[in-house]
Amino acid sequence: MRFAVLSAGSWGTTYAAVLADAGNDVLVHARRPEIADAINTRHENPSYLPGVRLPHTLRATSDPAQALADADVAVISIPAQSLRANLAAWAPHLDERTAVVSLMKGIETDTGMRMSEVIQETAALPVERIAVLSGPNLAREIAMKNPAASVIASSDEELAQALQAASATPYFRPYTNTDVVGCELGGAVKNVIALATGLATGLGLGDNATALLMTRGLAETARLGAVLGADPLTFAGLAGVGDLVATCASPLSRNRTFGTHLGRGMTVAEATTATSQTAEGVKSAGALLSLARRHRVEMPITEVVVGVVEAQLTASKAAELLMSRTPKPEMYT
Ligand SMILES: NC(=O)C1=CN([C@@H]2O[C@H](COP(=O)(O)OP(=O)(O)OC[C@H]3O[C@@H](n4cnc5c(N)ncnc54)[C@H](O)[C@@H]3O)[C@@H](O)[C@H]2O)C=CC1
Ligand SMILES: O=C(CO)COP(=O)(O)O
Repeated sequence: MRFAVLSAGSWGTTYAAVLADAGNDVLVHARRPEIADAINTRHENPSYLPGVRLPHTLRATSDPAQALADADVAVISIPAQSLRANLAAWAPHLDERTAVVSLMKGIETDTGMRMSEVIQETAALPVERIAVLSGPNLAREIAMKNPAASVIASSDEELAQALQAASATPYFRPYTNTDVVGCELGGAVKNVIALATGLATGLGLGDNATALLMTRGLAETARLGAVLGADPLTFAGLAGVGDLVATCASPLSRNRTFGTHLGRGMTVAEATTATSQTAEGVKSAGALLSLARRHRVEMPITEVVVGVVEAQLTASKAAELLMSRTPKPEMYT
């Protein structure tokens, strides 16, 4: 299959390499011509994956129209808040048969929309031509060809299966799912929970606190998912608990790292400078909280993370607030 991957950040480049290793014709769009040049000539992306050898068959261009020409599939991997404006510019170059796959794990702040919803609206695509890929996929590990699995979700099972076949390699094992809502929510909320586990790590609160945040974080993800129509079993899968574990436990996670910086006393501006790559949870947390409030769902961890990233709470006050909540049954809606 012919894939266009937009753009050449950590995850876009990595998934493009997976697709190239799986035998596809892949053209990556890099905003900066020097990155396209480095991928084409030196087979590396020094800005996002320094030291990683990329497949020789992987090609790049700084022209999005060239990347999209004749593409069977357009894969989008840019910061969630920039999707609408970029896709509006790219949409005229999408062929009417081209499928669109979102790799993004965020929620649009102004609208509370998931990435597949923004794609559907902005590019006026039928939902059957949209898929999302989500799972425990720390880019650098996959770029080094360490084994990983993921989930490709689409309401069109045939599309999900075609993408599964096209992106399977000896080190990358995609599963299919029809629960687009659950897969996207799992990916977006785990970033917020990773910020929380980072805060706890920065405060030196220990592994029990991390396990507490991950488990209760999954509970609040599932509560929101239930009202938005997700299948609760999705949260027991790779795009749910799988991604939560990888992101909340790994020092490679930008969200966890961002939270750790805050927990150690940096301001949000300082943590943003220190974390050069995208930490989606910082902007998506508020959108998720608004979504939860609109549906009368309690998300206490998300709520304190929003307080910290909006500089209304210190990290230690956030921990204190969570531990002093009124007693609850473990399962509540
Ligand atoms: N890095 C990872 O391990 C994984 C990341 N993701 C998700 O993939 C998405 C992209 O993340 P990464 O590739 O990691 O980010 P990154 O920060 O490594 O790369 C971002 C890419 O988007 C481009 N970009 C930045 N601002 C832009 C704008 N305003 N307009 C157009 N392009 C812009 C950059 O040039 C770069 O190519 C995020 O939603 C993230 O949550 C999902 C799974 C794994
Ligand atoms: O989504 C990821 C792993 O699955 C990457 O997480 P970070 O964006 O926090 O690095």
